[in-house]
Amino acid sequence: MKQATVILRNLSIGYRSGHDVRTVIADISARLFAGEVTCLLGVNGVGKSTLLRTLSGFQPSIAGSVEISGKDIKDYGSHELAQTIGVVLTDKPDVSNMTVEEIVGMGRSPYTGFWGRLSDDDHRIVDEAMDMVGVSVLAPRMIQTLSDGERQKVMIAKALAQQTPVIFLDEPTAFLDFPSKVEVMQLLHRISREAGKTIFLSTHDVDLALQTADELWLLDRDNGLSVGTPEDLSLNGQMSSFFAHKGIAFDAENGLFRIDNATQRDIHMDGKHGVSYLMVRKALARNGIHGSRHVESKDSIEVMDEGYRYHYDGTDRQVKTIGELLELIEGATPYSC
Ligand SMILES: Nc1ncnc2c1ncn2[C@@H]1O[C@H](COP(=O)(O)OP(=O)(O)OP(=O)(O)O)[C@@H](O)[C@H]1O
Repeated sequence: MKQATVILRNLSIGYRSGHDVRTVIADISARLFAGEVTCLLGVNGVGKSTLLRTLSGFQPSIAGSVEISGKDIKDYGSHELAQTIGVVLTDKPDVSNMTVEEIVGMGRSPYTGFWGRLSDDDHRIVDEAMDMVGVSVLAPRMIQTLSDGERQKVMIAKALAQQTPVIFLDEPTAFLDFPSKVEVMQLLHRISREAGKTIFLSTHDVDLALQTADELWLLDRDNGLSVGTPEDLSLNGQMSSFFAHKGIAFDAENGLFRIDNATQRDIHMDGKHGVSYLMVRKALARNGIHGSRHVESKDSIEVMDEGYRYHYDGTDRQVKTIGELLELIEGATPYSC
């Protein structure tokens, strides 16, 4: 049975300035679960950071309630909240001249006394956190000398050292190269499973979220919040309508997005089924051509065991690569169908 650790009830979030209230998102209800990674998706400015800040207790809600580990967030003292929620922000930490080990050690501050002196136990927890994230070798380095990816991992280690049941992260994969994005997402997934933590993060890396998240929260100005597994949201069409945008198509079959180039003409294809056939179709689509077994055209492509045959104007030309095939097609005058 899944255990809900964070519960939003009719929550409205936004900003107050004097008597003015600017509601960013109104009346959302949802839950986050222990041992799961939930990804928050939405366009720029929809309110992802505002939601994360509200759930972290950094800013008050406009209406409704947030319950964390069975208690309303308003009833937490700052110390107790720091022992319950770890927050990882994208901004560079405004500290320098501190070593990685010292930064991760700051994660222990909700537990240390006034002087913040770490006990042997605290040091062990810091070492374990660095080890889990794979940054132990960076321990003596100064924080300002790290790359973006290294620093991001260190901030995750700090949140782990904080030993909270809940971790919120605002765009943890921003500014990272693709392998580092994958590494960070896999790391968060592993931590959620191994340590039973509730992990909630905002991201613009949709494909990664689709492949890693246990649940997605799709935040939309018009329709509010939609929640579900990536697969359920794909099947019920919410994913497609959420990302409905000219030039982007959501392929429910493989659960991935593709760029939907408008096609100017058709080419009939036949021959072998399989990866080569699909790759030819993909290359044609990139060039504005719709290739299919189900269309009629005066020129045609046959996918063979080795290579491709292009039939055009009564002649057959055989080539080995898709690049050569595209050159042949480009050299031929396109027929109107
Ligand atoms: N301090 C503030 N006072 C008033 N409005 C704010 C404040 N901070 C943000 N906003 C507004 O609230 C809305 C939501 O902003 P938020 O930063 O939460 O969006 P986001 O989904 O995180 O965007 P992005 O993907 O660009 O990071 C935006 O219209 C923004 O201009």
